Amino acid sequence: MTQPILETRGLVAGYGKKQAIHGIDLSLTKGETLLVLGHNGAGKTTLMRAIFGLNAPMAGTVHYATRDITGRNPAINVAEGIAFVPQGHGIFPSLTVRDNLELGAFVEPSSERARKHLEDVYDMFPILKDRAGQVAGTFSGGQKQMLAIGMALMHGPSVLILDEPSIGLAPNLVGRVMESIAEIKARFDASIVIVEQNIKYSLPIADRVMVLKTGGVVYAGDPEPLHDHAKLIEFF
Ligand SMILES: Nc1ncnc2c1ncn2[C@@H]1O[C@H](COP(=O)(O)OP(=O)(O)OP(=O)(O)O)[C@@H](O)[C@H]1O
Repeated sequence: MTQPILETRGLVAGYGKKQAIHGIDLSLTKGETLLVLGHNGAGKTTLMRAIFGLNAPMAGTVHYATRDITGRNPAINVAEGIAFVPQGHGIFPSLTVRDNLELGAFVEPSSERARKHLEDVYDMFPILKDRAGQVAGTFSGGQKQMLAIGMALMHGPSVLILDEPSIGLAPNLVGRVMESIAEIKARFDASIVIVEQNIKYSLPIADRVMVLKTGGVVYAGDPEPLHDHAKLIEFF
């Protein structure tokens, strides 16, 4: 079996003494898009934050490739190829689009690597190139989401974690953002974890799905069974 690029075993995390996730096993294979579904409060964000090192796990482990990265500083995770796009973008609204993207690179923006990634991001989201000098705070919700994803790609991540990229977007933009995510795998050779509540738009781009309910896993497997409405109701 292929070694997972990202794996959690028995991961427990929460706030104060309260557990929000109760021993989660997650596995992401290289080149895969894993969709994490669940209602508000199911523990999706807590799981992603615990993987990325923003919430210290109470128990369990996180492995990236073969290395134990449990509770590791997020800055080191970014430097070593894990990118996290939080809910609500995390962009710098008073800076221009180009400045935001260059900050995402974490390295000298004029380096060859950063320039190559900038070109790739511009190819994928031409609007960011067209509006490179515009202040990011003036962007629409969909454009801000594209910029946030673009920033995360500037470091050439191996694993990209996206927390509810469709939140607050008009349906036509949700489709566009999902198409972009599907394209990232091919262009950037990244493995992707996407947290979503928008099942209709996210299911088609998923290779595998995990459904969380009150901090535990109620389904892990192929997306196909979830196209059945009755199955979905069972899990939600
Ligand atoms: N900062 C916090 N302090 C205390 N409890 C929190 C905090 N953030 C989340 N929780 C609680 O932890 C549980 C899991 O929340 P979490 O945000 O991980 O769920 P979620 O599935 O990501 O929901 P959403 O889709 O609304 O983001 C919930 O009971 C929530 O109330």
